Amino acid sequence: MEVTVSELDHIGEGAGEDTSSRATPVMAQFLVLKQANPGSLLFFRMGDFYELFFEDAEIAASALGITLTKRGKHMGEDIPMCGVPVHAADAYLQKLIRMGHRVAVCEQLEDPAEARKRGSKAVVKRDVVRLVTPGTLTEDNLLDSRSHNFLVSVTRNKATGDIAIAWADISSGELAVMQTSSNRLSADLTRLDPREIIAADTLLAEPEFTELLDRTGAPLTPLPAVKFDSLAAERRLKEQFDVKALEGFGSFTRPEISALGGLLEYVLITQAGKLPHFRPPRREVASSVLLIDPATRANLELTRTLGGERRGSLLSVIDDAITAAGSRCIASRLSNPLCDPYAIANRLDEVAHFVADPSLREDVRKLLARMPDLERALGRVAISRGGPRDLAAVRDGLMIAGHLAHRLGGSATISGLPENLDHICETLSWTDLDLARDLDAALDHELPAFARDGGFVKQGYSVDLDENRSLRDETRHVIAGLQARYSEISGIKSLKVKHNNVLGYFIEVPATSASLLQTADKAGLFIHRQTVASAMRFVTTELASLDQRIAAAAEKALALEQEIFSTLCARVDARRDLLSKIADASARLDAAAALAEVAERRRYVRPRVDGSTGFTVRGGRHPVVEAALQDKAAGSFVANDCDVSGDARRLCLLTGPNMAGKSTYLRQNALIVILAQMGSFVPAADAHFGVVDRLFSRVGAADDLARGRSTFMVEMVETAAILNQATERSFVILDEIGRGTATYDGLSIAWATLEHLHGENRCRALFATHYHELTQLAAKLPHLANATMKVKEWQDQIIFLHEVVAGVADRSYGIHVAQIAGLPAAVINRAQQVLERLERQGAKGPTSGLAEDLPLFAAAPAAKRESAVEKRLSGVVADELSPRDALALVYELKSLLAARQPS
Ligand SMILES: Nc1ncnc2c1ncn2[C@@H]1O[C@H](COP(=O)(O)OP(=O)(O)OP(=O)(O)O)[C@@H](O)[C@H]1O
Repeated sequence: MEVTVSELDHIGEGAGEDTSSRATPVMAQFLVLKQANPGSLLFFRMGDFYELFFEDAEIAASALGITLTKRGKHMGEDIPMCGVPVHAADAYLQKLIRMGHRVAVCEQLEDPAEARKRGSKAVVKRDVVRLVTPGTLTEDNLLDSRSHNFLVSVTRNKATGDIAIAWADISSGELAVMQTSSNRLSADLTRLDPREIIAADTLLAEPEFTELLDRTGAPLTPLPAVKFDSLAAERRLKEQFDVKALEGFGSFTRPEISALGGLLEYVLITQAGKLPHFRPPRREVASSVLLIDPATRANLELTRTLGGERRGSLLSVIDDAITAAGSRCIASRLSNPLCDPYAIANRLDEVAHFVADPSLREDVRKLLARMPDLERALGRVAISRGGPRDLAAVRDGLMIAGHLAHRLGGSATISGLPENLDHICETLSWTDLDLARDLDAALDHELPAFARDGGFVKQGYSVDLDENRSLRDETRHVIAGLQARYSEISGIKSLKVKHNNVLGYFIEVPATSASLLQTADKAGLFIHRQTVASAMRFVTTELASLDQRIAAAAEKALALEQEIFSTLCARVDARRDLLSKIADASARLDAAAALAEVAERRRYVRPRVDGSTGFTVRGGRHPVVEAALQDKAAGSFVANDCDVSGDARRLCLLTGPNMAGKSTYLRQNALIVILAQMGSFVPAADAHFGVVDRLFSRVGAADDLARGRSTFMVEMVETAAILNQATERSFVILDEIGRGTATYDGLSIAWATLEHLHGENRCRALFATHYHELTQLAAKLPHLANATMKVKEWQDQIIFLHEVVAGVADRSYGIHVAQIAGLPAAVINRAQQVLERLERQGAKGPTSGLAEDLPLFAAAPAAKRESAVEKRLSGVVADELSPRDALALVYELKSLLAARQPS
């Protein structure tokens, strides 16, 4: 694309001079667009470059490491400027988006020749065609193919305080919404792992609320509150999905509708008025997913490690999907395990089917290897950002869907396919092979990325196109012939026929031989047009007419190709519902076959998840530690049982030396819960447990200094969350509670926590500690069992057997571990002396007979006799009370008090 010379000169006030304080027409155009897109870097198209000016240029130059220059002056000041070539713009965009910037892309909307017709100083029409923000990407090279790219919208109803979140992946068309509350908002957001969050500016003005959202690390984008108006949102949703009532999709609450509406509004703004294809909104019910708070999610390293890497996470071990969409499906299931035993069993049936039939699995996976990323291709076609390769993706997707349906259907035994697979198979069998064949007939073998330059329609598809193409191409041969002829006539060997936009086709000869064309007999044929540095240029009437024919044929061919492209895109768009269902079905199929592959390779078994409160795992293993040991051929993982069934010994107190494997054991059982409830087989010989509603952990040791919290404070905040929220259905793992403070403070807190979990929360819990004193509690608390890690002492060495057995550890062997870690011998010897002294004192010191002596424990039975007022109060979550509820509660408490006092 070219840019007019006059425009370049007039960015500032001519090159370098300051002739006026008025903005030039181009600069005025820039300033208007800049003002209309606040908060975004403006990529201003100038010919083959996107140029940035003023502060944008300074920011971009330093972010991208490109040269900052200046171009002209504005209001007497130099205009800072930098630019990126259009053909390489994606890489720069990606970098800027990763750094949290937003970019407004402004294009030239007409050919500069058009502008010239309006006068030599006329400015080319330009407008912002799109805002590129982290949550609204569609291009493959800007997206991570293996993870979702969620844009999340958050709303809160001022009157009721109800919060709703809506989320969408515009690259795949997924759209969902749910109602949540302030105390689970963080957990819900973390599981979605948003790339960008939008909310009303009024809401983001509340520091407490912003802090909650900030924890996700995603950039926050404020929108005017009116964009979330629920009535307008309802209208927009009905319009978008072409329905009279939204009830058909679920009974949405007001905040949910407003969250969805705000989200669509924002997408519309960023896509400059063109809404991508969205599937109808799916309403998620809060209780349908296993809630995992952000700290637990991070500490269990589900989708990435604490260091932020995918490698080493649970996902990296279980994701053996063939397609990117299959990987996204596994990642999403891992982040959102289910709570309904029936739905879990259905998913497990899919996996079991593929485990039982390895040849089906192999065939399906081979077919999936040829399955393109249909979801994302479709997403681009829907917003007119697709290219020929996206159409090819649709063609291949439709073909493969047919093969998959055929192979799956043929595998059904007498009892048929399991419910989910049957559904997948049915969806895939709806594939539109006519469309696939038509696309195949039209598309060439080698396809360019963009439709704009043509060259993607197969020879033989359109007679008209073929004719114009051969005219265009044959004339090229004619030109070559003409060049030879002119060269012969003139006797100039170096004569060339060339082309440029100004002269069209022309003859160029070295200035020294030009006289040969200007002799009397040749002057009629060769018409002089231009003299350049060392050459002269001529045209002939023959060349001029050819030029026109070639240009016309090439233009016609391109126009025909564009027409074919648009027709095919429209046909694809008309089938988008089907295509998006096929994309979804093949992603689920891939996930099921991949989980089966992992199950077989890693010897996982099908878990049983039911409505009980039991928890029995036999021969459980830690999936990631086991995989790491295998990779390094560093010995085998020692499998361990775990039995914390609700009505029996639902609490396990685990003591044992450092490095013996306590943390590993705690985590592996939590991971088994997550894997089972996401619908995967689990690393165990057998696993059977009652569905878990919420998973808690207190295992990390990181501080959160940014939020003014020390390590111990973080530990206590997390413990408080567990004690306040865990139910009988929850599963809790606690690792070394209280270690961050003075010994007796820590011990007392651990002690009281254990009692509370036992008597109040009544959840299933694993509790690892170095406070051996706590083991005395087993004698008093009927649902608490002691377990320990077995070690062997041999020739002054400790051998960790990593085996969990019933009983109590006698020592921590901390000094031994310190020695292995390389502490200086002098320190080790001294520590040994101090330990011996302390142990001698301790035998008659304050810790003996602790169970009887400790006031805290003495207070425990009293806790069972808590008053009605205390009982009522302990169940109250103050943050959830409205002023009216609080007043009613005070009256209620007064009456409870009055009822207790003797009249
Ligand atoms: N069951 C097992 N089989 C094989 N190796 C194991 C097993 N459990 C743990 N390990 C190995 O032992 C190492 C230490 O385990 P872990 O961190 O769980 O110990 P710990 O008892 O929690 O230690 P500390 O009390 O010092 O925190 C792990 O990194 C792992 O490699």
